[in-house]
Amino acid sequence: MDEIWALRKEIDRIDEEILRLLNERISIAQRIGELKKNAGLDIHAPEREREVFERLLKLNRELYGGKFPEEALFHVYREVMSACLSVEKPLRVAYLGPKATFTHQAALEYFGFSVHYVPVSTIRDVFSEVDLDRVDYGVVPVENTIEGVVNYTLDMFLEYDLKIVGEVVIPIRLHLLSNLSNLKDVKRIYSHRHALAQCRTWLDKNLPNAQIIETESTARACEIVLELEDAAAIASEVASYTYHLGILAENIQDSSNNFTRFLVIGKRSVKRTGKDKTSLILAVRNKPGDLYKTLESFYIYGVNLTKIESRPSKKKAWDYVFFVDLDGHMEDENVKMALESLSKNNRIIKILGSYPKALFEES
Ligand SMILES: O=C(O)C(=O)C[C@]1(C(=O)O)C=C[C@@H](O)C=C1
Repeated sequence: MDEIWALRKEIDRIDEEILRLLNERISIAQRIGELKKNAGLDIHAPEREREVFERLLKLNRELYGGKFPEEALFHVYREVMSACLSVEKPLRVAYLGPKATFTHQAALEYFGFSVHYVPVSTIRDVFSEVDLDRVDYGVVPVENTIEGVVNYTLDMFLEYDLKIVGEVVIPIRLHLLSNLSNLKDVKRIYSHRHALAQCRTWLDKNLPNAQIIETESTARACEIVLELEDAAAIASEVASYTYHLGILAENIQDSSNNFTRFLVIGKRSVKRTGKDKTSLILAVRNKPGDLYKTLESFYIYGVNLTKIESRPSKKKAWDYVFFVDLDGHMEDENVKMALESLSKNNRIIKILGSYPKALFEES
């Protein structure tokens, strides 16, 4: 017992030191904020945040053998930088709501908790909020490893002149949420039909007799469950703390390969980090070999394409445009040359932006 108390004293001493350093850090961030404001620079600096994360994750591995878990270190620093940013400028971020959805989770992963979030009801609303400067950034889903591309998001890039400033990839993990402490007391299960479908195997095996009730969203399922004594909801981890519901069973989804990629949209370009992606929209004429010729520019300059997706141009029937993601930043020499050659041939409709690759890219 004495030893525990002695060790707790040690922890108290360390915490005081961490607290002192956190306060010192936030004061410095405040000074950087003022300098950036005077110079007319963007307050949010995603490329710098990426540098901070990567440096610390590397140091943690090299100096301490990764004793402090990587994901936890990421979250600690996500919140530290989110708080530092909030004293420089309170950010407003719109996302496809309602609250506690996976898009909300992606937004929190990208900006942390010290940001003012605005849940809106459609993907178009996210784009228009950013476009009208009612928020600084927006977060929208763009593709899922099981369901495929979110066409609506791609189409919005044809209508709005906004930039992609970042991406987040998150695993779609579903949990059984309830304030009950025993599985056998769960008589009713509420959730959105997609979430219910994704947990079919687990439900058949573990709760074969429970009544299944569909709701319009996983968030609504949580609200209902809060009022009931024999029910559970299937929803995300963010939903568990948003609605103060306990996690009765973790990771009950059938597939472990379920990831969604989200895009962060804004108005300005992001500086090079060395681990970037660029997205653009290309025009390809409806004649033999045209797609081949377009792609040749990437081949000539050694640019790796990570994705190519066609969508109707909406200008003419059977006329298509291509959404392309590639490895590298617009300022990288090979990307610059490929883009110059495409632009000479009038193939570029829009450059959607260069941005840091997702930090934890799992696909
Ligand atoms: O380096 C900066 O530009 C800062 O404002 C500091 C800081 C940080 O906390 O490290 C905060 C916000 C920015 O998005 C990036 C980094």
